[in-house]
Amino acid sequence: MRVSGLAVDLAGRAVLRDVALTVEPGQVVGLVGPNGAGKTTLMRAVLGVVPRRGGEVVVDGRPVRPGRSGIGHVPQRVDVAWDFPVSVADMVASGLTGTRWTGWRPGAAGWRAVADALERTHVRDLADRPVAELSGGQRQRVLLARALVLQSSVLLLDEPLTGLDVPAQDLITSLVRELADDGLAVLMSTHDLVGAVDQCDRFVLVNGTVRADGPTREVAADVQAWVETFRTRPDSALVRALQAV
Ligand SMILES: Nc1ncnc2c1ncn2[C@@H]1O[C@H](COP(=O)(O)OP(=O)(O)OP(=O)(O)O)[C@@H](O)[C@H]1O
Repeated sequence: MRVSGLAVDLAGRAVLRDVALTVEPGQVVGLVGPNGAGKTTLMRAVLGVVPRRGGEVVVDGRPVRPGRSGIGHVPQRVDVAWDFPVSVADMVASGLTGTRWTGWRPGAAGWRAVADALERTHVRDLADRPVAELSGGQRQRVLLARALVLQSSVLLLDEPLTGLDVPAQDLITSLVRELADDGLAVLMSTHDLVGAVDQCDRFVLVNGTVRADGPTREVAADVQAWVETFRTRPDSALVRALQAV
């Protein structure tokens, strides 16, 4: 996936300007920045669910059409209506249309894609369970399955590790790595910056625009990049923790 010249205004304010980044197949790229930096907005603009003021998104050599991206996307878990009375399989199937609970039922090919996605995320045994009954870690795997049903070559993950305990985080991290090893291009936002040094192949530091982009350890060692992106001091706990990695 290649993003170039991406600009987004929200409520009359420039949130993103001239964003350029590339995620290659097989890579997990960590999208990193402080609260309000524009990470979620960047993903939503790539998907075309917020309007772009300018810029282009190219996947598999073709420009992505706003609103019909076909890109797999895992939203933040808090943004999902978990109390809605649907089964895991139905929630995963809703990824085929990108809309929620319209009553639409997939055909045989659709259900095969659902079964395959449940298998890849190791939640096939949960297929008939109501989503309301799931733990946080199970919910995250179901959202991953939902993102996989479209069989896109790109996966956008918005803070998939937030609020999970360490074993659940490890499970998601290894699943994400498996998916990248299968050839997906993965862009993942995270606030666990030290953990992300090992979880990701590259970091893209964002705050309104891209402030740094490179292999995780190279970027982790770039004190100036963290100071500028997080508007923090060179001796802050964040910068010291990254230097110690
Ligand atoms: N619907 C909206 N209308 C107006 N401004 C918005 C809207 N959504 C987000 N913003 C603003 O856009 C900026 C970027 O927000 P965004 O949620 O993309 O940041 P983020 O990097 O994902 O933050 P966090 O790490 O807290 O999730 C913020 O200043 C936010 O207030």
